[in-house]
Amino acid sequence: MTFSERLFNNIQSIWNQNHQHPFVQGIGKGTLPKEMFQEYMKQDYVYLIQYAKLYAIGVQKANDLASMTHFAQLLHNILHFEMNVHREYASQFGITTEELEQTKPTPNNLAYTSYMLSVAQNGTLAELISCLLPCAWDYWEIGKLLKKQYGHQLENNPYKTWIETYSSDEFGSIALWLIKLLDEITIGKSEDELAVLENHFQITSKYEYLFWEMLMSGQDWPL
Ligand SMILES: Cc1ncc(C[n+]2csc(CCO)c2C)c(N)n1
Repeated sequence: MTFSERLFNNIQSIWNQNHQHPFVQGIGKGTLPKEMFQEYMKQDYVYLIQYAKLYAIGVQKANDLASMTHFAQLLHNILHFEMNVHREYASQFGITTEELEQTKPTPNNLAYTSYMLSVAQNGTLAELISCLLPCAWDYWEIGKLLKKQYGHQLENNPYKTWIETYSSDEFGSIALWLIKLLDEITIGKSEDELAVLENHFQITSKYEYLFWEMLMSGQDWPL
C-alpha cells in the first residue's frame, strides 16, 4: 500500500463529514443563501493568498528542478486562475477586488493558514505537502461528488462554476501530482516519520471541516 492510500483509507470518516456538511450540500443543491456564499468568497480569497505562499515555500524546499518548476506553475495558476473564480463571483455580487483583499480572516481561517505556514516554514517538504494536500484533494472529491449527485440539475444552480471548476480533471491533476510526489519522497521513511505526516494530514482535514462550520455559523471575532 502506498502512503497516500493509507492516508485516504484512514481519512474517510472525516472527509465524509465534510462532504455531508450542510454548506457543501447547499452548494450542490444551489440552495445555499447568496449572503453565505459571498462571505465564503471573501474568507476564501484571503485564505488563498496565504495558501499561495505554501507553493512558494514548495519552490524553495523542492529537491529537484522539475518539482521546483511544478510548484512555480501551481503558484502562478492559483494567483491567476483559481483566485479569478472568486473575483468573478465577487464582481457578480458587487464586491470589488480591493474589498476581497481587505477581508479580515475569522479565527478558524487564521488558525488554519497559520498552522500550514508554520509547518511549511519549520518542517520538511513531506510535511509541507501533507499539510496542503487535503485542501486540493478533498475539494476535488467534493467537486466530483456534487457533480455526481446534482450534475443533472446544474443549469439553474448559481454555484455551477464552482462545481465545474473543482470537479474538473484539470483541477484533479493538482491533487494527483502532489500525491505522486508525496508517495515518492516517503518511500523508506520510518513509521514515526509517517505518523507525523499523517497527523498533519488529519489536522488540516479537520480544519477543512472547521472552515465550513465557521461559514455556516457566521463565526467572527467576539471582540
Ligand atoms: C478552505 C479551502 N480549502 C480548500 C480549497 C481548495 N483549494 C484552494 S487552493 C487549491 C489548490 C490549488 O492549486 C485548492 C484545491 C479552498 N479554495 N478553500
